[in-house]
Amino acid sequence: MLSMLKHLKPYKLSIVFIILLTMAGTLLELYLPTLMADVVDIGIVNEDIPYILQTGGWMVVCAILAILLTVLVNFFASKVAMGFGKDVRRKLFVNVENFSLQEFEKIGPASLITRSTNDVKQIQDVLNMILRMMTRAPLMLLGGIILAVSRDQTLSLIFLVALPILALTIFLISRKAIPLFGELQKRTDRLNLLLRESLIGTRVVRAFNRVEFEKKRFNEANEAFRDTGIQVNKIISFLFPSMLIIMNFTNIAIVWFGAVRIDNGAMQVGNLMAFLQYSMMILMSLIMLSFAFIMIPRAQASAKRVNEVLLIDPDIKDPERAKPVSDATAQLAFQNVTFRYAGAEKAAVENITFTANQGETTAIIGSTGAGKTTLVQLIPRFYDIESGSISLNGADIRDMTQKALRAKIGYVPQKASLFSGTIAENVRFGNKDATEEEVLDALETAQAIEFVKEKKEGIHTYIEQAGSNLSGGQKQRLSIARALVRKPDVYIFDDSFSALDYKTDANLRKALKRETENAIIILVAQRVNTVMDADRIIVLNEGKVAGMGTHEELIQNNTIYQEIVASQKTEGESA
Ligand SMILES: Nc1ncnc2c1ncn2[C@@H]1O[C@H](COP(=O)(O)OP(=O)(O)OP(=O)(O)O)[C@@H](O)[C@H]1O
Repeated sequence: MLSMLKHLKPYKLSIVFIILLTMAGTLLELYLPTLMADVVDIGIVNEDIPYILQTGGWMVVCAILAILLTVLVNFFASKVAMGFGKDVRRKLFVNVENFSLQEFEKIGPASLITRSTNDVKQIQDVLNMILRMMTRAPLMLLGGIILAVSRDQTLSLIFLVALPILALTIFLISRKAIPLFGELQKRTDRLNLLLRESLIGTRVVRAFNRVEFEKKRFNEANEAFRDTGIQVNKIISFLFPSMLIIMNFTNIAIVWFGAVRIDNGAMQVGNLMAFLQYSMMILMSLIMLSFAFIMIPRAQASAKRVNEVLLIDPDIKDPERAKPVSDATAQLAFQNVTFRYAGAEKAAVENITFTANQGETTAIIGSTGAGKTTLVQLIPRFYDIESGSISLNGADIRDMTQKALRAKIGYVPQKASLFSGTIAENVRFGNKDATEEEVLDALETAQAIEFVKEKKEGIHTYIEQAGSNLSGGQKQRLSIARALVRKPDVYIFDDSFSALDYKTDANLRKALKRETENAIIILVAQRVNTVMDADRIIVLNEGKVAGMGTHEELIQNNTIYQEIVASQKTEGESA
């Protein structure tokens, strides 16, 4: 939680202001019982009406001022807490954006969402409470004790009994509640995870009649969340009544012993009334502190989770002295490249060496899990390699900034991913400055122009969330257009033609050839048809290169390639 304080730097001045305002307000509140005692012991006892009116008037002024100050403190505290929440959410977002895919997968999207929303809100709420109470509660406690003791030392001995009982109650309750707070956040994570999974996979869930199963799974998580919530609230709900009981018994004791002392002439009525109010203030400030004592660990559980994300130092960083990417002839070279996912025993790709030159198409083929996607994801540095080197236009990709490197790449992922917005906006995601003509050109090459034109609003047609109003093949073609409009040096098509029919696939490759004459094309595919015209086909098997050459060469001398061709022939798909 303490480490969260550094995010409060921009609000230093407001916090000082809050402290000063709270001090002034609390001092006024502490002054009120003294004025009241004077009204009773001096004004009423001497029947001095002008004194009563004057002192009573001061009481009204002090009370109004104290209320105004409290309103101001609450306003500033909320402003600081909200600003803090906004800043932390922004920092989280920026850091996550810089994560390598490895770091992103370590925490997972569901937990990242909970941490950026729910966890930040927990900290924000507690901060709001702390800002309002951090000066008020200790000052009121100290002032209350000093003023109560100065009113009557003997009667103050009651606190020697009441305060330890109160402290013990707070300790016992918080000891039970605190461990449950971390649990509650974990259960929120689980709820988010299940919600996310079943919403994204809703078609699969329905098609496989798994609705009941999903409902059951969600209900279990939902009930677990509710049960922990109830458990926490049950414990916390004991806190306030216990405090009230202790407070009321303390008051009874004060009135009882105070009455005896008044009887003995050792105390005045007004004094006892003021003493009672100070005692209330002391106990109330302790209740405030106890709430803070209980709420802070809750925020601490959230702060730990938020810090875990903030403190991840992205392992893929730009070099201090980055080299510009040469605009000379495009060339992509892999030299003995090996990469392994975190925690994996086996390398996902091993000892890969090849060079792709401008104007060449390099296709990668292999069975599922062979490492094709992994290999192409190393080019934009989504992951850093374990050994070897990857160079673009003569320079190691780790020597250039990620921005400069990625500006040279047009990446079309295996699963088309679109954003809510128009078709044109989605294509311009690849190049925000693209003219309407360039957008239309890219759509034409990507074989998307026909279906876009069929839409009433053409390129201004709105795409729903994640492209839910488009077919799989349409989404793929739009994401190809998005890469094309970038006019990069290297195109990466990760199995991007899989959702296209054979005719569209062939037309697309023909159009691409014209459009990408000066670029390097890296093409991952499962179909022999798609790869057979490539200048170089890499046959990948269990992460290793099992063969490299043209279609004709491989069909002559590579058994794995021959098997792939044969298997597709039996399916009637072969060239
Ligand atoms: N994010 C990941 N974390 C850990 N292991 C992974 C991850 N992604 C892939 N793998 C593993 O790495 C290996 C290669 O996976 P990859 O996705 O590169 O295969 P692929 O050839 O592209 O398969 P497909 O044709 O099915 O897409 C597989 O064994 C897979 O289980």
